[in-house]
Amino acid sequence: MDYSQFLSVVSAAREENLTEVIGSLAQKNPSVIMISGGLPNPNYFPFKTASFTLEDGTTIEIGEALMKRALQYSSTKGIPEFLSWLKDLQMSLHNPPTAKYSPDQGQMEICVTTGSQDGLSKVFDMLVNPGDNVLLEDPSYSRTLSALKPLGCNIIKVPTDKHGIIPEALKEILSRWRPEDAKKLNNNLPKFLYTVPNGSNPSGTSLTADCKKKIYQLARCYDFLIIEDDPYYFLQFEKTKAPSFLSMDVDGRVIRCDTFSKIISAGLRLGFLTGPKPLIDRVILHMQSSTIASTFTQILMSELLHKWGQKGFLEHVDRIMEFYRTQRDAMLAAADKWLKGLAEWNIPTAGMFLWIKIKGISNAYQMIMENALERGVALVPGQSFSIDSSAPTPYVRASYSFASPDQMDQAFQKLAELIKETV
Ligand SMILES: Cc1ncc(COP(=O)(O)O)c(CNc2cc3ccccc3n(O)c2=O)c1O
Repeated sequence: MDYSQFLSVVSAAREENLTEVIGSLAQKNPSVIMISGGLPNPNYFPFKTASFTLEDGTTIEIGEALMKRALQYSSTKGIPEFLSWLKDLQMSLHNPPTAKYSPDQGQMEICVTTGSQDGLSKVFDMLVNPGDNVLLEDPSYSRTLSALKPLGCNIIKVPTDKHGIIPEALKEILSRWRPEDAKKLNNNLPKFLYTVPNGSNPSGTSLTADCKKKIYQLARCYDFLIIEDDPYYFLQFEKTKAPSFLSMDVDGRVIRCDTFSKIISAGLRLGFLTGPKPLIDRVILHMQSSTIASTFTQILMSELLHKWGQKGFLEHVDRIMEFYRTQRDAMLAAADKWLKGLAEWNIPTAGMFLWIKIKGISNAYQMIMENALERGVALVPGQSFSIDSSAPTPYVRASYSFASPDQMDQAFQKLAELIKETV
């Protein structure tokens, strides 16, 4: 693939930072005398050791030598032991065809990000010029909309149903262009499709394998990238997981965003991008002059993951998934008890969210932003997830990740009272 056609003007202008080049060369030969980088002297770090107690009572120890590494600058793409663990995980879970490719063919590359939000914003910065056409599932994750809208691109809404993006609707949208246009320079074909394939935020939908295959074929035909933002991959409640776009990426056109926020910690701010090396390398260039993931949190996470091994990690995420399944079922029970006849919803098969359509009203904004909050219930109005945030919508997003079953029951009882008063 010709990746240069996808780069924004800003990304194409980015250059390798020399101190980074020298640092990585020196890392390969520890006997090198370092008088190049402005590294703080580790003998004067005030933190000497740390011990972390895990849920099973065992501990993770960070001794003096490891602490000196943890508090120091490190390679922008990520610390080596963490990257190799992540690569093994991606190979086991997705077995990307690109793992066997050469770098310029789109070889699978990984970089660590400060949460997947950081990764997403850098991917958008890498790809978007003002006026570019981009395809977004509708409704879409609110913070992606917040990141994309200021970049001045033309966001094209892709309709969804209870399974997510409707491939036939996407095909209809793309019929405005001819596939052969993709070969022309400066064509205005859409640059990418952004989707949350599992437990989508806000709608809770999950794409079937068949839909993903149809979407991927359309991406091949019209030559656009796929940004697979998948924070709820491990929160799929069905036993058989749908194959990821990364797993079917024979062209090297998928950029996958993973995060530890929903399965280990949101506060550690750790995610990672997996994608074609020519594109991931552009994100790394951006990171060299902006946010580099914390060495300390990478070391802490890497120590945990190496202690668990892949088997222990997957056992952990399965426990988390089972917890959110029971949370989902508690919220569905509360909805059945209080909202029947007043609202409509689909049963999420993954993730943390219930997407509720309130019946009898065209706009739920004031009900949610004023009346519900006054009664002590916090939900998110559907406008937050609309590409056109001024358009009225009867939808609201509820999250079952945090409240107890009893609190969910109370919340929906209050919401039911409010709907009856309003409608
Ligand atoms: C689809 C999709 N992609 C990326 C991310 C970002 O994950 P991270 O940067 O790796 O932590 C998310 C996190 N979603 C949310 C975050 C959040 C943070 C504070 C307050 C509220 C929040 N609500 O409501 C959210 O949905 C997500 O749902």
